[in-house]
Amino acid sequence: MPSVDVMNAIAFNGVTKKYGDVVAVDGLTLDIPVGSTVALLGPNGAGKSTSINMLLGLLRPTTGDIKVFGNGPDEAVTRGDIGAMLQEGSLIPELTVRESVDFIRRLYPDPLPLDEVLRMADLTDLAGRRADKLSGGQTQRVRFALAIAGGPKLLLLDEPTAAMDVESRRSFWDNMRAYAAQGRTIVFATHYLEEADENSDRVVVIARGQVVADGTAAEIKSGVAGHAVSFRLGSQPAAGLDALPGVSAVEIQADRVTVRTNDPDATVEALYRKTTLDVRDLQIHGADLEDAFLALTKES
Ligand SMILES: Nc1ncnc2c1ncn2[C@@H]1O[C@H](COP(=O)(O)OP(=O)(O)OP(=O)(O)O)[C@@H](O)[C@H]1O
Repeated sequence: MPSVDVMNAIAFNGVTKKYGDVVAVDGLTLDIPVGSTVALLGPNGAGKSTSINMLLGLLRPTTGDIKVFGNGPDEAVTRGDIGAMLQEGSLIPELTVRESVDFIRRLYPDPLPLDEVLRMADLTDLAGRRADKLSGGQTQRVRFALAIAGGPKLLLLDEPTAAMDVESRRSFWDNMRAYAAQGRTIVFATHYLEEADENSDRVVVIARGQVVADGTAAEIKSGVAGHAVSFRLGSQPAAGLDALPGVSAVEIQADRVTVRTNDPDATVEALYRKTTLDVRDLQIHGADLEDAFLALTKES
């Protein structure tokens, strides 16, 4: 009889990873069913890369246990079950795109056809180009091609769009979704709330090595009460806004100030009555994913 883990592509069971005194991952328990696309969303240092590196067997948990399709990470890698696009990783400069992709796909037991990999990564027209003649965005496409070349059942992507412009990002996510559509499991780490919202069916928010929220983007948004009050102040200093009633955070972008508040009526009243600021173009918004993210990952 198969164990319960076989139903899951990934099972973290009480996983902790320490680097000396630093607790990078802190008692993580998380199941990811086969066929889902999951975003690991978290601020810098949350433990996303450490978790991905443990899934690949590159790092061992200090305590706890990880299963990938019911096996340990090393075995899953040996079986060709996992493909990965990590934050770092350079290409062999002398090889063409086609040679690089073909080299990697031959390491897997059941790879995708070479031309299909090139097509799925938008590389057909660049197949003959040497790796050292590629732009940053093109290099990222090759790295994606290398990750899918073996046709892995699980694809791990660690901030895959970090070096891409808007257009490249869009086509990258289209390609990722096409790959996922064939029943594969995708886990990607990102800081970008929009990417998590648009490209996953589940968002796991990680902060300080722990899961602080887990659900669809809509569920996470609805779980956070809160509003944003934004306005323009021109050249007036924004000091003291964090002392207004209800305010949890103050952000300033160009001349627009946004205060996060759980009591927008009290905040706005105090803004007009208790300060001498000349406030222009005031707007009040409901909580969005960014508000939820900030509320959930705030240092306590
Ligand atoms: N090799 C290491 N030695 C010591 N501390 C480390 C090491 N790698 C990571 N850390 C620490 O572990 C914590 C988690 O880091 P990790 O890279 O997993 O986070 P992350 O969520 O991927 O962050 P980012 O979004 O910045 O990539 C951080 O405090 C980091 O400084």
